[in-house]
Order: sequence, then structure tokens, then C-alpha cells
Amino acid sequence: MTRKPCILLGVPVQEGTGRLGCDMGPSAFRTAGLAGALRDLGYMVEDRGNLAPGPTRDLTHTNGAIKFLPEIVAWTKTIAQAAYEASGEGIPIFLGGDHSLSAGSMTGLSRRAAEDDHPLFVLWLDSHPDFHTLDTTQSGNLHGVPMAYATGRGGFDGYFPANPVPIRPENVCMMGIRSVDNAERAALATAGVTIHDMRAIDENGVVTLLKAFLKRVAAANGRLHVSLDVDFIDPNIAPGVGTTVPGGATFREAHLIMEILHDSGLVTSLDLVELNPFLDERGRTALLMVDLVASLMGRRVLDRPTRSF
Ligand SMILES: NC(=[NH2+])NCCC[C@H](N)C(=O)O
Ligand SMILES: [Mn+2]
Ligand SMILES: [Mn+2]
Repeated sequence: MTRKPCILLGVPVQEGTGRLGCDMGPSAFRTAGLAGALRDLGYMVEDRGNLAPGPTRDLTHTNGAIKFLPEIVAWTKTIAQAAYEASGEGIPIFLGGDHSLSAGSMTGLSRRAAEDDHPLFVLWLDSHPDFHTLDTTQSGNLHGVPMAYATGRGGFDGYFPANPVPIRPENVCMMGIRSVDNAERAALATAGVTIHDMRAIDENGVVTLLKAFLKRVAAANGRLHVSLDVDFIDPNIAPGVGTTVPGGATFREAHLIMEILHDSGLVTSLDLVELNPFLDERGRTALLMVDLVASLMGRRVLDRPTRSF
């Protein structure tokens, strides 16, 4: 059996957050042994190094809160092109970088999937929906907008690159949501996105919720992109992130999700975002993220020794 290679793409973007440090994320994932963990599972791994944004152009927006619009626009263009190219060759794994990178990854992947005649589905694992538009963001941090952009909501034209194949909101499932701003709540009420907040997870468990979504992906012959924000996980075990929100996914829930995703055979790409190594404790968040990727890519407790804590 020939398996597709894993293509690692470092994306040291940090201008989408309110603080510095995410630019060290790609380096921390490498230091935590991501490539080795994938090779141990039998994958070919091609690390393409770090992307760099193209030139910026002057952009001003009526929403004066917005920060680093030219920079994020330049990054989005570069990332979308890299995503489009890499998804034709293997399994792209984006090493963030803040969550603004998903504006690029999702739009590039969606364009490729459409050309190959598959709809793109997204499993969004995050405490936040990141569903602001340029007009509604109040913090002005553009890691809060990628899902609105990728699903084709208005207000990005003339600023962000054209998004040729918007992802259908019905093809998006969010899990772990527990911090939503008013404008996002209003938009999500009618958007058609499936949202499982922490209450839904507590009441139903991750298995039922996830399997229902995977069934839909399989029935549509879809490709599945997973976007994993560090703050999906509880901050007690994943402190290396700038936007901690209490009450997150447990170690066991997070691994179980990854194992079920692997069994589905549907996942074709992955974002690892918001890791801030400056806020981490001796690399434990980076190591946890690498272990989660290993579970997603097929590591099983009974197959080989796991990390001892
Ligand atoms: N990718 C993230 N961590 N996003 C956090 C966004 C928080 C808040 N909704 C904002 O727009 O500022
Ligand atoms: Mn996020
Ligand atoms: Mn988040």
C-alpha cells in the first residue's frame, strides 16, 4: 500500500493575535518531534520549511480596530497557494502560527477539492468559532475571522484574496465552542454551521457527535480538513496558548476524537494553530499536540509504547 506523504508547512504568522510568540510555533512542533512521530507510523514526511508572506499593499478599513490587515492578507494569499499545491501531492499539515492561517489553508484546500470533484468539509476544534467579519471584529485580531471568510460571508472583498470556492456552512462542524462574541452568535444562528458547544459534548459525549458528522462527510464523498486550535484543549493540560478558556476538552476526549478520525479514513489535511511556545511549560503543549497528531494519523495504544508521563 502506498500512502500519501505528509507535507509539513511551517506558517510563522502571529500578526493575527493580540500578542507575540506564535511565530515560534513551527519550530516548537519540529522540536517536539512531529516528523519523527509520523515516520514511526510509516509515513513519508516532507518538511517544506516555513512559508513567508509576499509583499504587502496599503489597506485601510472603516473598522479602525483591525490590526495588521495588509500582513494577514499577504499571508493568506501565500498560504492558500501552498495549500492548493500541497493538497495535490499529499497530506498537508500546517504548523502555525495563529488561526488566521486557516483563512489561507481552507480556501486553497477547498479550491483543490472542487477541482477534484469533492466537497470540502471542516472539523473545527476550538473554543472559539472565529466567525467575525472585518466589520464585526471588535478586538481587531484577525485570527477571529477565518471561518467567516472561508465560508464566503460578505465584507472581505477588496481586502482578502477572492475565495473562488467558499466552503458550504453546512459542511462545517465545530466542537469545543465555549467563547462566542455577540456578533458571532447572531451570525451563527442562521449560518447553517453545526456547532457542538461544551454542554453538547458533556451531554452526548464526543463519539456520537463526531460520528454523526463523519457519516455526512462519507455520504457526500467529501474530503475532511481538521483545524485544531490549541485552546480547544483544557488549559490545565495545554497552557501554551494566548487565549485560554477554562472548561476545555480533556486529554481523553481529544485523543478519542483523533482515533475516531483516523478510523474514518476521511482526513486529508490538518491545521495546528495558536501554539505559543513562549507561554508553554517545558514544551508540554507542543508534545501533547504532537501526540494528538500521532493518534490522528494512526498511533494506537496497543501497537507501540506511548510517551510515559
Ligand atoms: N483563533 C483564536 N484564538 N481566536 C480567538 C478570537 C477571540 C475573539 N472572538 C476575538 O475575535 O477577538
Ligand atoms: Mn481559533
Ligand atoms: Mn480559539
